[in-house]
Amino acid sequence: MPIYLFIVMALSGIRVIELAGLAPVPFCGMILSDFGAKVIRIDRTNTVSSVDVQGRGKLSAALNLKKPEGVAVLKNLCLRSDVLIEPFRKGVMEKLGLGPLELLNENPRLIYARLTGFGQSGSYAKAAGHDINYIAMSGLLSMLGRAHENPYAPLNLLADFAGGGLICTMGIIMALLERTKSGKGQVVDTSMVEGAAYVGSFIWKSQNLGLWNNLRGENLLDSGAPFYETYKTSDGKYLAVGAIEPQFYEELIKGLGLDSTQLPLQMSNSDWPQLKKIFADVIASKTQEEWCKIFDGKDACVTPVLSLDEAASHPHNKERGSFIVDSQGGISPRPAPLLSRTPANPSLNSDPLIGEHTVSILSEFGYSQEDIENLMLSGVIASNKTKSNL
Ligand SMILES: CCCCCCCCCCCC[C@H](C)C(=O)SCCNC(=O)CCNC(=O)[C@H](O)C(C)(C)COP(=O)(O)OP(=O)(O)OC[C@H]1O[C@@H](n2cnc3c(N)ncnc32)[C@H](O)[C@@H]1OP(=O)(O)O
Repeated sequence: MPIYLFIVMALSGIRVIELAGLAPVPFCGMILSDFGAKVIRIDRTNTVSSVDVQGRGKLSAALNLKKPEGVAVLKNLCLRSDVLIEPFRKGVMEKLGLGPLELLNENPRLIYARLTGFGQSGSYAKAAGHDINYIAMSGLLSMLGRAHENPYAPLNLLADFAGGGLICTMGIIMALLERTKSGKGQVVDTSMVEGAAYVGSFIWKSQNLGLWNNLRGENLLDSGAPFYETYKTSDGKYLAVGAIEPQFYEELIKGLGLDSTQLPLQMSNSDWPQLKKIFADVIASKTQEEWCKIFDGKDACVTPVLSLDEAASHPHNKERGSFIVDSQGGISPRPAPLLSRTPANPSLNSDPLIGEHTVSILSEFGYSQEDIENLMLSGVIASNKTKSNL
């Protein structure tokens, strides 16, 4: 007799409807899926391939929301789901008749999560934008960048993912937890401007510590300080140095073969450019590997700057299994954090094709074969079986 293993994860039993969007909402859905939720991504019927590279573990149903029957299908799915995540500009869902008033009225337990750049109110609420605009509006972008250069956006990590996808996930989890007491759902209004700002709370709350008294790029943590910087090694790679505390700084100086009595004081701000030059010249004299041999096992807060491939194969990360390899050979980070009893068990299968599960999902929600065929014929839904036929 076959043995079926059912792995219980933290979010097992939670059903999520994710309306397909760009980067932040897919990340939110992927986290929920990694930790056990059943995530159904609603794709458009007129698109062939998905730009969602974070579709891990999700199912896809292709539904035309411009048709009233499509809206009715979505309402039906939401009736028996726990969470809806929507990525559209303010007002789009209401225009479709799928606003929170309608959906929460029909399913008062629904967590209705909205993830936008500027939030659901305020004069920018309907404005188009991307990560760089949101971090600009959060105040944080003004702090990022090297001295005498323009502000620099650190990829689209801060607003899309930290302040957006992750904060929205946190809101959903909190709402699910609260629902166990009240029995009621609620609306989660995630603004990426606010989410990014919140992630940056330390920056606001450390204003009186003297950490940010200088211009951008001339402070302790913004590439001003020589002991919190990256340096090029002789083989064209880089080292990251983060030796802030005096005891770690002393280890750094020793490892570099320097004598601290011959150097300016660590916290002498005006000497930082000179000290940086000294460190840069010394570090440029050896390869990254040679420096790693010197600093590994020392409390000097020195690490190699690894490429994505190198990160996955670094012994420490390998020991922890920090990266996973999917069935296509793709490498990606293992879901974090690690839960001791019910860890995430991410799918290793390839991401869903658009409409790959339309038929099975509709059947599961009680639609007959005939209903499904009619919806298909009238262009309300679309199905893609390419993968299963391969
Ligand atoms: C050459 C290009 C290649 C592209 C490759 C892509 C590579 C990925 C790159 C990722 C880059 C990520 C960047 C850096 C980011 O920052 S992503 C974050 C973007 N911002 C947000 O997500 C904030 C919230 N969303 C928004 O503000 C807006 O959705 C947006 C991003 C500005 C896009 O605006 P816009 O395209 O006008 O869309 P919206 O106003 O939201 O309206 C969506 C329309 O689509 C419709 N729709 C939706 N689903 C369906 C469906 N299943 N069936 C039929 N229709 C559907 C909606 O009804 C709505 O229609 P309508 O109201 O416009 O008539």
